[in-house]
Amino acid sequence: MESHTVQSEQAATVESQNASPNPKHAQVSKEAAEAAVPRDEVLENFRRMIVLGSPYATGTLPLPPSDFVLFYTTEAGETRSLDLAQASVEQLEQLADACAPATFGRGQQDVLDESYRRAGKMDSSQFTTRIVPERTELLDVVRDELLEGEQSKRLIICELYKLNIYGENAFFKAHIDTPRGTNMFGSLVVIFPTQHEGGNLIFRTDGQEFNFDAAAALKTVTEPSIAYATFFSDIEHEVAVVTTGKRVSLTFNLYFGDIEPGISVSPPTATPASYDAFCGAVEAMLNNDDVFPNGITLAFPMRHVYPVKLSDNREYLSHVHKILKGPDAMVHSVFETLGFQPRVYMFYHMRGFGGQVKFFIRRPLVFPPWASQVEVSEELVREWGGIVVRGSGPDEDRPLGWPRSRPDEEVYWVSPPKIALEKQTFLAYGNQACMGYAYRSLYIVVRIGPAGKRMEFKTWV
Ligand SMILES: O=C(O)CCC(=O)C(=O)O
Ligand SMILES: [Fe+2]
Repeated sequence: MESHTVQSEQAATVESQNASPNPKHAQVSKEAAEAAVPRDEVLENFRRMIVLGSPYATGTLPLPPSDFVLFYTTEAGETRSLDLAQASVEQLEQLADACAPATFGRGQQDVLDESYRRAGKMDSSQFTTRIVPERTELLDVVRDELLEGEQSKRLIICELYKLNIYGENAFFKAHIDTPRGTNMFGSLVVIFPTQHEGGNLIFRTDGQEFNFDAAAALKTVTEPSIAYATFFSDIEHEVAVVTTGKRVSLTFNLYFGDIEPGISVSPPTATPASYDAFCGAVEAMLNNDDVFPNGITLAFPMRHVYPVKLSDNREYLSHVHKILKGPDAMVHSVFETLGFQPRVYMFYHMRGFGGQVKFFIRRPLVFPPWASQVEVSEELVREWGGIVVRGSGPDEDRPLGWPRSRPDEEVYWVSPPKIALEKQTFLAYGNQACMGYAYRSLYIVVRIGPAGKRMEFKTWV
């Protein structure tokens, strides 16, 4: 078998595919040309409907006085306590002294780099708090404001992770939270009302920024309260510089508790409004014989990234449909409800040995440690249930070992494929290295049959 260089799941060049500039595709594009106007309209319509709901929720919440009491042990084995609703400067100094400098994950390694993260941290084994999100309204916030539709009724496991303390000039630059399991979907941060200024939590999605000034929010409340932020862990966030005082926070990891094999989960659905609109648009497309008269394979780049276990395993992506978030859940759910077979795939664009090939598969290509190349063939891709995508290159522009055994499939990107996660440098930074799990950019692919026989094509064969 020939080996080739794989350009990972990158896809920037794939955009040109829809334009089909190659004259060899002329005969293929004849019907495409006929249906060109409605097709573009349909895809544009879909694009407009697949919007990111708010991937974070923030606010303040009053809690009983005892919930502000923190017990912790020092390195010398001494046990101390303080009331974080009225902590003195000295008490906060002592707490900071009992913390270790916070490291963070760069790739699969934990590093200390104070130009990226300057804060103190304490592991959950070293302190106790009475705050149990399941016993407060915090979990309702996660359910009602972060999750949508059916998802909000699912079993959620909330795991206390760390205590962080930020003194003057401390911060944590832009990062995403490292997945600690294939079922982890979110993070919850609780900020105590200790005297401090700055340390805003800043979220960025889709080029938009949201700035949560927890310190200011806490000053507006009369009862002892905490500030909170809950968000999908793959959303970029940072803690801005603390200008005065000490900011103390707790972090929790949020998992779906029901994705283990054997537990049946109703597929996630989205908010009725966006769901109904998108469902209506898909139905209109199916009922219009002039749109995609010969059927179509649609690829939806997902708006979120998802945790996978780093192994070459046939079950590699089988959990993902159970942890889809927001708009991704909506796309999957609408097609599934209508009787189609949406499937989650990875996408590869491989170049090398005289050509290039693009394909979807449901398991990762594993690079042998001794080479930057990987062995894969068309046969293997098909055996794994993959889809070889019609490329932008001519027929001859095909890598060795990739004879065309059957026609490649024309795939339409509903929106441009995402730039590979691995290429976005800030995303290489997690809040702590975690061996074995990583986020991946993934795609929902669905095959739609020709007019009159829309349900005929199965995505998974
Ligand atoms: O302390 C905070 O507000 C959040 C810190 C954070 O983002 C993290 O620990 O991953
Ligand atoms: Fe974080």
